[in-house]
Amino acid sequence: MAESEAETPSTPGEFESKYFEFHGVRLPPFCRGKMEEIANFPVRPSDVWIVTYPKSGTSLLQEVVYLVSQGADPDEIGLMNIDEQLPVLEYPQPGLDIIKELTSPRLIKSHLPYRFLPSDLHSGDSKVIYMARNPKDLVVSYYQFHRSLRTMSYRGTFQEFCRRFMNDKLGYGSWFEHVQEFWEHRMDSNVLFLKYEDMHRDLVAMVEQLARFLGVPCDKAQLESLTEHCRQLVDQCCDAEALPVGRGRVGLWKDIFTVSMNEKFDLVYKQKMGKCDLMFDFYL
Ligand SMILES: Nc1ncnc2c1ncn2[C@@H]1O[C@H](COP(=O)(O)O)[C@@H](OP(=O)(O)O)[C@H]1O
Ligand SMILES: CCc1ccc(OS(=O)(=O)O)cc1
Repeated sequence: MAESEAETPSTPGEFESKYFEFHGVRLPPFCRGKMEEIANFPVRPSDVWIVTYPKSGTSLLQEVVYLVSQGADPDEIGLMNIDEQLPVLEYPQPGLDIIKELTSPRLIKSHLPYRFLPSDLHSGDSKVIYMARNPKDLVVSYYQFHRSLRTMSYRGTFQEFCRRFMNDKLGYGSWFEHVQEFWEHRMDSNVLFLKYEDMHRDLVAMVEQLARFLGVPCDKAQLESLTEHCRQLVDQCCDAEALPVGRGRVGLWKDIFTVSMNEKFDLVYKQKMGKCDLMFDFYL
């Protein structure tokens, strides 16, 4: 994670001032001044882009994509810090100039909404894998992230954070718009739309989809072996003995949301997603 500012406790006003608005979308400070360069960023046909709204299981997806595309050993992947291997387009480090020079095939990550991504991606010049996560687990995860982030040192309650989420007032803008915009592009030949919960529900189908999308030939035995390796990656997080509750599991929001918060959330969800046929598993 990019840590470009000094530690400052965040009152609501201070928290607001950390973001800036770009075409009506609230973006983190490290995106400032580079959105035009990002729009013009040269994309290669061999690139694979991983795009998510934050806290959608990006690191896990990276690991799985890395394993499927490179055939790497899951134990090795578990040992290396995959976040250090894959650059994030908009982060200050390593920065656009370095990413431009990376050797092919590049794996690049971004949390930016579809319309702010390099325009070459809109013309189908390279593969884009998007993953969405159910927003109730996501907002809990994003809250915990803000509480632990030195640059944000967020001090508000979960209730207040959840309200910001419902009002589209968090970094990277509206989750509702982010997922719906990608959902509209799910049939584009260069886009694969995945859901986090499917990694837990039907990993073999997801690995098969990924292998096909990435052009990795695999027979039934290879698919089984790949899936087994990917399962190890999924389990590495969710079954970590050191953690009090299984992180990353589907449905953890139920322990955090109050009944009234859940009712309010469902109303907002219906208002903002009502016309969209994208469905999520909120429990498994
Ligand atoms: N193998 C894995 N490695 C890292 N994160 C994983 C993971 N499996 C599940 N996750 C979950 O993915 C979420 C983080 O998403 P991102 O990588 O986009 O920041 C976390 O959710 P929780 O905070 O609900 O536990 C984390 O637990
Ligand atoms: C709060 C702003 C922010 C910063 C960085 C993020 O990315 S990641 O989740 O660490 O990959 C997301 C949000």
